Amino acid sequence: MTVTHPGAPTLTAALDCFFVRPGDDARARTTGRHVLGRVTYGHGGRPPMLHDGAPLVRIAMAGDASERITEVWTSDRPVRSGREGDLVYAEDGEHFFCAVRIDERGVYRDTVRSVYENAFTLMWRLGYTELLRMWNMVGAITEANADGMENYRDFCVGRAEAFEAWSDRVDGMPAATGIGSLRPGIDLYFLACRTGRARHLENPRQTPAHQYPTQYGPKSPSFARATVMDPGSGSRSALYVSGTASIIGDDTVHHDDVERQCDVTLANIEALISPENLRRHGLTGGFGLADLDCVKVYVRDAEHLPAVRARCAGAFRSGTDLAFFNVDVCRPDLLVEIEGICR
Ligand SMILES: C=C(O[C@@H]1C=C(C(=O)O)C=C[C@H]1O)C(=O)O
Repeated sequence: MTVTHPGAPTLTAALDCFFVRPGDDARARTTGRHVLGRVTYGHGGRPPMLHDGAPLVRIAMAGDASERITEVWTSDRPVRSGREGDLVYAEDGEHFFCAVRIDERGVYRDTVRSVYENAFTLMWRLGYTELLRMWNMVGAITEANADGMENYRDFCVGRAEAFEAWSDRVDGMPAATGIGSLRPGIDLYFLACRTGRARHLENPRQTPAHQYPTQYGPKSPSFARATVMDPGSGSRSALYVSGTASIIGDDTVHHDDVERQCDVTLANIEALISPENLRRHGLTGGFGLADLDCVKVYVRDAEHLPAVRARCAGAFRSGTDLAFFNVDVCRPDLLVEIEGICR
């Protein structure tokens, strides 16, 4: 199904995303298209760089070679890429891709705030005023920083301060992922677009993350449950589903039961992308789990991977791009988290 925004401007550039595994031939997916960014979820993390005219992000997320994927973002428009300080970016006139790495440090807050603000400054200057989707991979995510605060909470403080400082310019928090990685430091990348194209959605089953009570940290996480992008005429719309876990209201449910956590997570996603929820946000159309693609599944304990794989095999369309990673989730009691794109 499609999603329409009343009054959205007519635009034509179309973003695509797909996964490439070692040995895959991706030429058919890139023929006639332009690469906006590549993100390798592999062994070694490295700072982002420009490679073949597009940003290349390498994040340590895969324990063994079989798990390695490269997420490729392409556009049907020519892409211009560049570097500004630590930021590596690309733009196609309608979409903006940007990546940066923060090296390991005792306390992240101030650096996260300034890196986010630098990124907002660049995207704003280039005319991309609306955030679409953000990914934050945080090493040692549930471990303590030099002040004894959990790294994730420390990260959330800096990010929230940046969003607060930019609240008059950056219109709303987008869909996001905040997940563990296998290397200390924080890798982040995000997509933004021109004004009037993004709509951020909440989930009726979950408290908006930016309204979580302070028991989860001094500053609540700055993200929406999903973002819908209107593609303009002639293309399909895309709905970006944030990293979603077994949280009802603001409580983690089914501690120590990965299968039930998986079921709650899938039910949360189903409710989020349903026609009822889109209608609640003034949008038409809607999706089901079978429409989900570019699915990433994060599993805290390796021993749970077979059960989670089995649950996902039953839930998603066969042929869906689907990848599993054995990494920590942002709360120690969360065993699994799932994200994806509906289109
Ligand atoms: C799982 C949750 O949050 C996670 C953390 C996020 C972040 O901080 O950006 C975004 C989505 C999830 O990856 C949740 O709070 O429901």
